[in-house]
Amino acid sequence: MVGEKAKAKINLTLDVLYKRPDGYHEVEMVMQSVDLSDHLLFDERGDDQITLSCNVPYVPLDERNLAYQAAALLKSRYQIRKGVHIKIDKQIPVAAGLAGGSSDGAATLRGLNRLWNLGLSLHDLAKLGAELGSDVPFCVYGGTAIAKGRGEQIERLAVACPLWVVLVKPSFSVSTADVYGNLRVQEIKTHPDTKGMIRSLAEGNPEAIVSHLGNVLESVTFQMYPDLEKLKQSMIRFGAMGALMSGSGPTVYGIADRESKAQRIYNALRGFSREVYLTRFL
Ligand SMILES: C[C@](O)(CO)[C@H](O)COP(=O)(O)OP(=O)(O)OC[C@H]1O[C@@H](n2ccc(N)nc2=O)[C@H](O)[C@@H]1O
Ligand SMILES: Nc1ncnc2c1ncn2[C@@H]1O[C@H](COP(=O)(O)OP(=O)(O)OP(=O)(O)O)[C@@H](O)[C@H]1O
Repeated sequence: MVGEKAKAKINLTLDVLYKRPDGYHEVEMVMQSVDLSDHLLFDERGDDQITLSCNVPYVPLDERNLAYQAAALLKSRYQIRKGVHIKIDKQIPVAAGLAGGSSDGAATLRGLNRLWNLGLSLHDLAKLGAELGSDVPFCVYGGTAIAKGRGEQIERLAVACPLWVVLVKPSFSVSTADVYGNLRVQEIKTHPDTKGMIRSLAEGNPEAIVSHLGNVLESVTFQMYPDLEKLKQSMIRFGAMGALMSGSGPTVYGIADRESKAQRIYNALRGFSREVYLTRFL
């Protein structure tokens, strides 16, 4: 039996440069793993089937699940005649903009690489992951990274910033395809300063990091769900140094430079939402 942690991610920046002929959007994003994880266990089976179980009832357990898809991809690409049972202990909120499914897919690539002794590098796994979804390659590595292309081209950043993050996942979910579908690239008013964010992370300067937070999908999702903008404002009112929507939403996060401050924001927001998480940069 092999176990893997699947970490959630937040977008510190998310910029869209243009819409591509293949329908995807060319992006430039700074991604950050946070200390909120699903746990996956991989157990050999007597037959060659892929089976799944999960503690959350509404997560699909068939080929729609990215963990299933990752296992099927490895099996067919490397002609593996073994089966596996994947047990997912889900802690990351679903359809939240935190790459929960993508991270489970990435953890499955890493876990089965070990269980089946495939000898693949993280680079090989990230390349395979790009076939599963735009966020999967980043999730294979984790940490802090710049993502380009449709999100699958990863440049890792060697930075370590001990910032605290309070996440609020509203009770509804958002479809990433709908948000990108409603985006009008020509109408984007301000683009995040990606290079400025990278510089700020390298300097380890919390004020500068917070001043460079930006996500061009915010205005699209905020237009669909106006309460999200109020949620972002309450983060600041309760003491966050800065706040942003992650990915296509609807999760909004606030940043604090000390645990005690993050704890105060967490306590204040728990009155408003059932799903509030106190976490930190990894
Ligand atoms: C919003 C983010 O989470 C930011 O990290 C990602 O860009 C989305 O990553 P993801 O969920 O892995 O996305 P995918 O499963 O590859 O794509 C879902 C849908 O989002 C849209 N999509 C996604 C990525 C991208 N660069 N441009 C797009 O237009 C496409 O309509 C696509 O069909
Ligand atoms: N392992 C998985 N965990 C959760 N959802 C999954 C998984 N595999 C597939 N899904 C499907 O994917 C949909 C999106 O869920 P997910 O949690 O991956 O969204 P997300 O955090 O917004 O992802 P991203 O940030 O990559 O766009 C769910 O509605 C679910 O049906």
